[in-house]
Order: sequence, then C-alpha cells, then structure tokens
Amino acid sequence: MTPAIAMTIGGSDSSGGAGIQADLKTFTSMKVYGCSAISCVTAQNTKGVSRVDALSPEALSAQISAVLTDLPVAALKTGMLLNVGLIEATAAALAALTIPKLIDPVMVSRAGSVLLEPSAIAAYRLLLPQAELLTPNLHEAQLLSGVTIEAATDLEGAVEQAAQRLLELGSAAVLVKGGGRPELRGRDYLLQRHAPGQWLSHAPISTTHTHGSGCTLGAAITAQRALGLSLQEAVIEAKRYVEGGLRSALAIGAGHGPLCHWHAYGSVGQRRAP
Ligand SMILES: Nc1ncnc2c1ncn2[C@@H]1O[C@H](COP(=O)(O)OP(=O)(O)OP(=O)(O)O)[C@@H](O)[C@H]1O
Ligand SMILES: Cc1ncc(CO)c(N)n1
Repeated sequence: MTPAIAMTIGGSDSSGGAGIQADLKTFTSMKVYGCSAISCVTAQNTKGVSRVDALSPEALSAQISAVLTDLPVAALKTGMLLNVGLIEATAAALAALTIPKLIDPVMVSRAGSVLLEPSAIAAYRLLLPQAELLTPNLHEAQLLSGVTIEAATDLEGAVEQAAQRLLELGSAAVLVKGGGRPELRGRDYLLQRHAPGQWLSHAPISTTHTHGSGCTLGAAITAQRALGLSLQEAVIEAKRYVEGGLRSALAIGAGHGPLCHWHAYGSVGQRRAP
C-alpha cells in the first residue's frame, strides 16, 4: 500500500494538544502518513508553556533533508518556528520544493504564551512567497499586515483588508482564522489570488477546550491537499474536521483541553476493568 504522505515542520507540545503532536494525530485520523521535522521542544500543558528549547538551524535542516530525500511528501505545513535562524533554515530547505506548502505563522498560544521571538516576525516575509496558503489567526494577521483588527469596529472589514495586504507579501492564498473572537468563531476568511474572497463557516461551539485548534485546522488542510483535494475543498473538509473535534473536545487538564481526533470513529476508548 502506498499512502499519501504529509509533513509537518514545527514545535513539540508535551501535552499533545498542539504542535507536531496535533498535526500527526490529524494526519493519521485522515488516513495520511505523517512525518515531521522538529524546530523546538516546548514544556507545555493545557495552562501554558513553561519552557522552550530551540534546536539548531542545522538540526532542523538535517531533519527536513532526511525526510525529503527519501519520502515522496505530497504536501507540508510549518507551525512554530520560534526564531530567525529556524525560519531562515526552513525557507532555504524548502525553496526548491514545488508541492503545496501551508505556512501557519504561529506567534502566541491560546493560553497567551509567546511562541515566536518578536524580532523574528519580519523574517516570515522570507517564507511567505513560498506559501500556497498562509493561515494566521486574528492576532497574527494584524501583526503581519499592519492592519488594526483586534480594536476595529468593523471586524469583518478589517479582516478582509488584512487578508488583501497579506496576499501582497507573496503567498498565493490567505485564510484568516476567526476563533479568537466570539463573534467570528467558526468563521474564517479565505482569499485566493485572482478570486473573490469568501467567508467559510462552521458552527460556533461553546467550549473552552480549543487547545490546538489552529494547528489541527492547518494539518487537516495539508492532509486533504496531500490527498488531492483543491485548496477550497481542503479548507471546507478541514473545517468539518475541526468542528467535529471541538464538539467532542476533551476536558482534560486544568486549562484549555485539546480537540478530539477520533470523533469520526466514535466514543472515547474505555479502559478495561481490572
Ligand atoms: N469555539 C469555536 N467554535 C467553532 N470554531 C472554532 C472555535 N474556536 C476556534 N474555532 C475554529 O478553529 C480554527 C482555528 O482558529 P483559531 O482562531 O482558534 O486559531 P489559532 O489561534 O491559530 O488556534 P490555536 O493557537 O489555539 O491552535 C478556525 O477554523 C476557527 O474558526
Ligand atoms: C508547539 C506548539 N505549536 C503551536 C501552538 C499553537 O497552538 C502551540 N501551543 N504549541
């Protein structure tokens, strides 16, 4: 059997809800073989991040090269890249690769932890021209585009304007994720070059257990691109997956729990009685 293969490049989340762990769970759940390159290791739980250890840019480049020289990866995503050196190494390692690349410009976690050194925001401009899709949340869209979103009175108008500016930075399409504001939960704005923008919606879910929702959405889009869906079809399918994962979100830990990745397969696995 030869499966579709997707790759994720990003940080490890020890709690398993976000980062590389969320991506690999999502790939598996969508029946896509997942492989990875790790940029940094976070000590993290549902309440926040207590420590981050970066790998060297050389260690990241070596992992990317080991995977890409052997496995026929059909689509990839990047997540937490932490610093300028890791962003530059990623941009260099992926430059010649023509498969669909999703760039999730991870900057701050749901619990408010800083996941990108402030001095590295500008370095994202190196990576964006390679992106088939850029997937910022509202905060990241504001920082990368310079458009005020979080304090805007016309929130939707501000998102649309920011998406337009972000396209000018070079990615072929932008999906601004609305999960950060109650009035936009489940609503994301997709803008592709040479096409009108569109708001894509799934149901808003009343839950505090949203840890890893952004990583999961990006991984699901990447998996669907690896399976050959068009970008728009992949986003719609991925949103269906995130909605299901949030409906069955796991109330584990004292903070924001993670999405469920087996919602398509039924209920929680039960421990056998001794
Ligand atoms: N309460 C909710 N109900 C429905 N959809 C939600 C909710 N919260 C987030 N989403 C959806 O989850 C996806 C991820 O968006 P979000 O804005 O949370 O990304 P993010 O900030 O990158 O996530 P994180 O940093 O937690 O991984 C989007 O499709 C968004 O619409
Ligand atoms: C490692 C990692 N990547 C991404 C996120 C964004 O949710 C996170 N919290 N942790």
